Amino acid sequence: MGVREVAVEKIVVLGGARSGKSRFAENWVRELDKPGHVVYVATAGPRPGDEEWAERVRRHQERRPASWLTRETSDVASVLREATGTVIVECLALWLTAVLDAAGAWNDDGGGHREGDGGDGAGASETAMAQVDAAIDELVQAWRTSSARVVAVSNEVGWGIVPETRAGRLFRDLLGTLNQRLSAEADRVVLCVAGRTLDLGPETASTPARHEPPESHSEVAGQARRGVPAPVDRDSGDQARELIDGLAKPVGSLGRLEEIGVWLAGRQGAPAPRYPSRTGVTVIAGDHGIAADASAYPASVTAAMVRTVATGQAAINALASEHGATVRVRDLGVASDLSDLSTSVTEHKIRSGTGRIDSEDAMTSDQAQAAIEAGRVMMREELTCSPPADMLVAGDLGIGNTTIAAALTGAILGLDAEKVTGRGTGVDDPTLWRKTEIVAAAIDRAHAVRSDPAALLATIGGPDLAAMAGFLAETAEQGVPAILDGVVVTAAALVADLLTPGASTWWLAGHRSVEPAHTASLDHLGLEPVVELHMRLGEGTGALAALPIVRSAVAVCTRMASLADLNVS
Ligand SMILES: O=C(O)c1ccc[n+]([C@@H]2O[C@H](COP(=O)([O-])O)[C@@H](O)[C@H]2O)c1
Ligand SMILES: Cc1cc2nc[nH]c2cc1C
Repeated sequence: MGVREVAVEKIVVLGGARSGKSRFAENWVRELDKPGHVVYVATAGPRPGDEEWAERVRRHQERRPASWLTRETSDVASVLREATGTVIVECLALWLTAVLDAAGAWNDDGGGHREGDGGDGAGASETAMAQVDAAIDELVQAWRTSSARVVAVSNEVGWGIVPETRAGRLFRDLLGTLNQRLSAEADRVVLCVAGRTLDLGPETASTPARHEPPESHSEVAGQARRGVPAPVDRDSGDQARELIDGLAKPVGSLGRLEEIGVWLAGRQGAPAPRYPSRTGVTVIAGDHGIAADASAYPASVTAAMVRTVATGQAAINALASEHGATVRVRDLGVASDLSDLSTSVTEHKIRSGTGRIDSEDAMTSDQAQAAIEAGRVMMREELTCSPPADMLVAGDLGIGNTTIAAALTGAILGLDAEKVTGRGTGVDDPTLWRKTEIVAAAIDRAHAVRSDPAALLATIGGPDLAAMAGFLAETAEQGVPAILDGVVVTAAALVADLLTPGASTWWLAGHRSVEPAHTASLDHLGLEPVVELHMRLGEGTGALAALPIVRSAVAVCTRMASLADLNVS
């Protein structure tokens, strides 16, 4: 990166108190060629009765152009998701303070402690810290996916002696980590000292991992993290936005179709989106040890449905033939012998079924690694066959797999079993209660490995989920857009985003399944589903249900007259 050849979209401005960081950020926006609509987000909020503070805020306001809109809010993530012009966030230290306040996470007598910070008491409550972690993740996600140009101002507070209080140490560590996470995905990072600025230059090999985990997770988290998503061509997205704004319609009137067009053009690296020439669906199948206790259907359906997909008679085949997609089915862990089918179905098989995730590991860690790698290989095969796929879909098939998806989602997002467990194929109440208990036990078993993708998959996943995660991580690393399906594939996407932090920028959420874990994971990834059809089938069907909408986005971007053609002013 370094000195920019491409437009700077995300900039982090760091500095101590009175270092000149706010002035630098504001001047930088003033000097932009096309700033668009500028929103200034004041994260501090009012302080009733504090005259000195009010005076300071007044001075800052006077400095800013009257056309800038000021929003006093700590919900920065929502602003970033909604904004399209330029946003200044002032500042992250005050934002973090508000988040810790709201969660009640300071807890200085015995609180605010995380493993590794040298504290000597019990931590702030797990729930409070989970709330803080979730708010930070949400902000980082919104930063990553925002289509606005964003300048984030933050304090560099890590240079003094170790703070005396636990609350001080907690704040220093959280802010330092947040600054790193945003900087890892920024186009430019500058440091302000005494009114001077220092460009911190490109990320280097010795720079910490892009998405450095919280310290308490770092021991396990490093092992399987390795990928970096391919860079998205932001210039193409900008050009597509300009093109769409100039079409014969009021600006913005095609709503989500416009956003999808911009998204696709950015991923295709072209000034206008083009129709996918082939959408390749890979349906990944496996059986699960808990199936008999947690599904409305017998495990034997998995193998029967693999055969149905292989002979082109499943729902996914119907949708694929309607919308010009191709379908392959792969057995990663079906508990039946399918070797009479084409070798391409079974060539990546890792094992037959899994252990019961409520009481034993689903598989070994070697098997988890092998399955992740198999998913990567299967994705690359979609690129080397003829014609190569330029849009990808992973589908799932496996009785019991919504229990696995719920457990993975709960473990990764820190949610209770009740919040993530749904009825899957349509279980009755007693089965739902039993299923919820299984998910709760699995989440507990996975607690220590929740940030380590391969260990997590070995503990409470399965070879099919692991292959889906590898497949999706590889789409981002190869720079090929993908459409996500329902709750199972999106749980695998959460794992893929751990394998390849930032991968979700390559994915479009096809639909919203009725399963509660699906909404939780989509929110976490910052993805808004294209359609909501109350579907809950899997196989990739929800992704293909969105394909005609994606094609509609391309159609309007490429077939319409422009406003200029109308000769109206
Ligand atoms: O994708 C979804 O959101 C989805 C929701 C509910 C069920 N499914 C499919 O149904 C099967 C799993 O359901 P269950 O009740 O056996 O866990 C599996 O084959 C999935 O593909 C899929
Ligand atoms: C019949 C059937 C088909 C499926 N396809 C995906 N999951 C499924 C579950 C069942 C039960």
